[in-house]
Amino acid sequence: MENENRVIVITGASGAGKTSVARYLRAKYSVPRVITHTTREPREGEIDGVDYYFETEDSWGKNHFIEQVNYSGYKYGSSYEGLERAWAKSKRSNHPGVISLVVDTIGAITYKETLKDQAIIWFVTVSDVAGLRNRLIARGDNPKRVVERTSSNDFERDMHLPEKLKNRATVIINDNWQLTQEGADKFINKLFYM
Ligand SMILES: Nc1ncnc2c1ncn2[C@@H]1O[C@H](COP(=O)(O)OP(=O)(O)OP(=O)(O)O)[C@@H](O)[C@H]1O
Ligand SMILES: Nc1nc2c(ncn2[C@@H]2O[C@H](COP(=O)(O)O)[C@@H](O)[C@H]2O)c(=O)[nH]1
Repeated sequence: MENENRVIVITGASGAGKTSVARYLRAKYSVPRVITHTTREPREGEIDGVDYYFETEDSWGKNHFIEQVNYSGYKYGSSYEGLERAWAKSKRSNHPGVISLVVDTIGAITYKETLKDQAIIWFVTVSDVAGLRNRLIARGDNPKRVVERTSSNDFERDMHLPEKLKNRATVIINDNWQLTQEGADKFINKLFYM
């Protein structure tokens, strides 16, 4: 990876709005997102190769992972292949050299430690967990699974900015989508134009 390249690592709890922020960056600033891999089943409307690379236990090992975690009983990981594809898209965009990646906080710490200053960390959170649960149910997630997931240790861990990311992460409190977009605009403008 060339030194001027940057990865915006968007992290936080499930349902906090990480993917929404990544989609916003792609739509408004043509920042491509790294597609990561998982062994979980696709949710309704999710497409292989767009939302995730959906893997089986057998196909999982064919990828070359930079990092991988177990989350809520499934494997998730970001691969060198996925990053290369995002870099290739980035080269054709208005702002070459900037890509985004959505991971849990364990993945974000790995990126911080591996890529050093090339990793720009955005921690997305909300003030109200009940509201977050409602968002997940409105997204179409199974209500029983939403309760299980938002009661899990993984979720509880990702609701708080980890010690290792303090002084390094930009915190986005995604209670209001309009304000979140304005915050993202501010950080992106700093990155692109200053
Ligand atoms: N500020 C907001 N106000 C209302 N709804 C929101 C807001 N931000 C995101 N949402 C909605 O909340 C749901 C969860 O958001 P999103 O999928 O971006 O979260 P996530 O952190 O990527 O979750 P996961 O890690 O589980 O994939 C989506 O349906 C999204 O449209
Ligand atoms: N460390 C990594 N975490 C990842 C990766 N891809 C996704 N995720 C995170 O997993 C949870 C659950 O995602 P969901 O889509 O099933 O709700 C969430 O926090 C994702 O950000 C990855 O490659 N590495």
